[in-house]
Amino acid sequence: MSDQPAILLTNPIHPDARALLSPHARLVLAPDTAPDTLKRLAAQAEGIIVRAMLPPDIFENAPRLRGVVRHGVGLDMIPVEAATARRIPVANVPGSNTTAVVEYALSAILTLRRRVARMDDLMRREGWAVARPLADDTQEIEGSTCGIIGLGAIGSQLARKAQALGLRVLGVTPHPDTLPEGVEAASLEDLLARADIVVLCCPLTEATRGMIDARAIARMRPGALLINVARGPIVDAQALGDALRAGCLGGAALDVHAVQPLALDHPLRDCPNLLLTPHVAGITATSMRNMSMGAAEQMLAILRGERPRHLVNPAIHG
Ligand SMILES: NC(=O)C1=CN([C@@H]2O[C@H](COP(=O)(O)OP(=O)(O)OC[C@H]3O[C@@H](n4cnc5c(N)ncnc54)[C@H](O)[C@@H]3O)[C@@H](O)[C@H]2O)C=CC1
Ligand SMILES: O=C(O)C(=O)COP(=O)(O)O
Repeated sequence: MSDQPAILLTNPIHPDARALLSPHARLVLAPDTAPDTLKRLAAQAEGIIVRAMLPPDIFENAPRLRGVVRHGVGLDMIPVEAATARRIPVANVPGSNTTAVVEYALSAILTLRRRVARMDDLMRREGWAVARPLADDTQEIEGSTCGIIGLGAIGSQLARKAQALGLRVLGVTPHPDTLPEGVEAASLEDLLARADIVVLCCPLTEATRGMIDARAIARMRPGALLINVARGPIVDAQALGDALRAGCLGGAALDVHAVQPLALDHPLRDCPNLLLTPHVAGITATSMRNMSMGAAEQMLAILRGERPRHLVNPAIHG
């Protein structure tokens, strides 16, 4: 075994970031992301680059750990308070995948509104004449109202691009004093009742867990779309499935799921008007490199004993 510090990668990272880290560290790719596997490997690691849910007690037996870096943005995958209590620095890479997520959200909205996926499927299975009439009652997005919940990096870029496409934008935010230009502040109830398209762009917190439950879905306009690019547990997936099957909503796109990977026999798999993707809204060739390089650079700073650029728990220095 080499003297180099071991960096645990919960999942693969971009080859350029591997090349940046390799002269300074031994990279250990987890064979799977089961809690016991991650805990066993964390016991030897000096750093962890995180792309999977870390178990809440992972730091209890991680005596060599000098820092944890999120590959991307969402910190719900790291027990940050437990890290802070042990003075372990935690960093993330804000902005690294913003454009990727925004473009995914726009593509999901357009795909659902124009029924592209449904027509593609029908045209292959049943042919031209069966698929073509579906277009007759599809809707353009220009002139519709888009409700965005969470106006951080993703939500505010989406607001700007949605406005450029002719959408009116409502926003739910804890900071109504710093709304992006042209966005009208709304309460959650008001937004759900007025938006034709609802997009979730907020983090998973105790306040947002279960926020889009059966009651919230019932408030949405008939035919409205729900796009979840945030985190699975924000939406009650069963209530959403029921609303789609009953034809109350026009459609939904779920990139993120309460339990990942989504089980092969999950009832949502045969739900109508639903786009399902495997947590990839934030991944493109460009953003993948951004996330990996941003994580690798900060991990190197930690190994050098420096403060990482995007430290999220500055209390460790207090
Ligand atoms: N599907 C995917 O691949 C990806 C998903 N995400 C998710 O999207 C989330 C947002 O990402 P960014 O915009 O980059 O983060 P950000 O930190 O820039 O923005 C989050 C915004 O949500 C707001 N917020 C917090 N609690 C809220 C609440 N209860 N109601 C409304 N707004 C609230 C915050 O004030 C902040 O402005 C991440 O936390 C992550 O969970 C992020 C990147 C990729
Ligand atoms: O940035 C985030 O929060 C994401 O969900 C995307 O990051 P990942 O692909 O999980 O490394």
